[in-house]
Amino acid sequence: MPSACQVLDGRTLATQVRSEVAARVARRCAAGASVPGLAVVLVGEDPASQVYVRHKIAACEQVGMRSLSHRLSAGVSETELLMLIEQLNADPAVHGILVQLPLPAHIDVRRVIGRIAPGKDVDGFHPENLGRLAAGVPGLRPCTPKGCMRLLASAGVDPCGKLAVVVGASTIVGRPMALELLKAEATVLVAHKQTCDLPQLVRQADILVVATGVPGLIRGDWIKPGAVVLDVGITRLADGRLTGDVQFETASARASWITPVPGGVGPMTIACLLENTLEAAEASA
Ligand SMILES: NC(=O)C1=CN([C@@H]2O[C@H](COP(=O)(O)OP(=O)(O)OC[C@H]3O[C@@H](n4cnc5c(N)ncnc54)[C@H](OP(=O)(O)O)[C@@H]3O)[C@@H](O)[C@H]2O)C=CC1
Ligand SMILES: Nc1nc(=O)c2c([nH]1)NC[C@@H]1CN(c3ccc(C(=O)N[C@@H](CCC(=O)O)C(=O)O)cc3)C=[N+]21
Ligand SMILES: [Mg+2]
Repeated sequence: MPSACQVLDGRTLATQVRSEVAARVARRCAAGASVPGLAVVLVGEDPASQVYVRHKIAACEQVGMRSLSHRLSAGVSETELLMLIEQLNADPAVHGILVQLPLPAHIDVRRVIGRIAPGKDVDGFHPENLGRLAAGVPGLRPCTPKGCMRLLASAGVDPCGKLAVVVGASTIVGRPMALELLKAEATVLVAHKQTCDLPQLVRQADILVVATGVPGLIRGDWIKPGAVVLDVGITRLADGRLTGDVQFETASARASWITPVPGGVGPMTIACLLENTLEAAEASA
């Protein structure tokens, strides 16, 4: 890797964000306010989801917040899940609600997300919060795009006037990422499976964000020299290692900044979840 390319270290930045959150939580509690509480709902036994949920719970405890985990069997009915959401909506000790995705196929994800009180939707997936982001007004923001914007700021990269390409258009990452970049006055292109000539699009990007779940999709020789590359994708290989959507070695020969996998965007997602939970608590009382 030439000295021109710098690794954007998500672990270090996430540690900073978490210590800021911990200090704010301590101040809030010392002033007599309630301990911020995050309810994490996990349906089924998916091992990867179980690992993520454990990470989130540990992260909460580390910053002095309370976490309540609700584990439901894979066969739980949608009605039962909606009843749990209503119960958490009504619980004043719960400031944030996170329903781990994906959900089993018999459950309508949009109905479940739509039932979460928007003020407790710390994932920022509720249509009201996505609408606020689209309108550029304050609200709870999806954690991964928020973490990506923090990573850009930490590298001193201002998206204003730059050409940003977002590869992937999911409701949880790609779309809200495009909206964040648009709010920051980038010119934004969004690619997905039907996009013709992905390499040609990627070659123009000053800022490239990739969230497809296709390991190694983006070749290093597609990267514009000096581009800033954020790799959201995480795939576990057969040997247990994690890998991103960007071919890191060759991409880092051309990029000015690049996030590694692991240790890039992922830790920032969790840090922003904690920050959103604190913001939800502060807004509630
Ligand atoms: N680091 C983190 O904190 C997080 C990481 N992730 C990871 O990010 C990745 C994406 O997650 P998520 O957004 O939920 O995934 P989804 O499967 O919901 O969305 C993937 C998106 O990528 C597009 N896509 C898939 N294949 C291609 C291709 N060959 N060319 C162009 N576009 C393509 C899809 O297009 P179409 O719309 O046409 O189907 C879709 O828009 C996964 O690896 C996931 O594990 C996710 C969340 C947080
Ligand atoms: N309602 C909901 N909200 C989510 O935010 C959500 C979700 N469902 N479902 C799954 C995806 C995925 N996701 C990750 C978060 C952190 C890391 C993370 O911390 N990754 C570490 C590595 C972790 C490891 O070693 O396994 C890293 O990249 O360095 C990864 C992935 C959140 N998601
Ligand atoms: Mg999809």
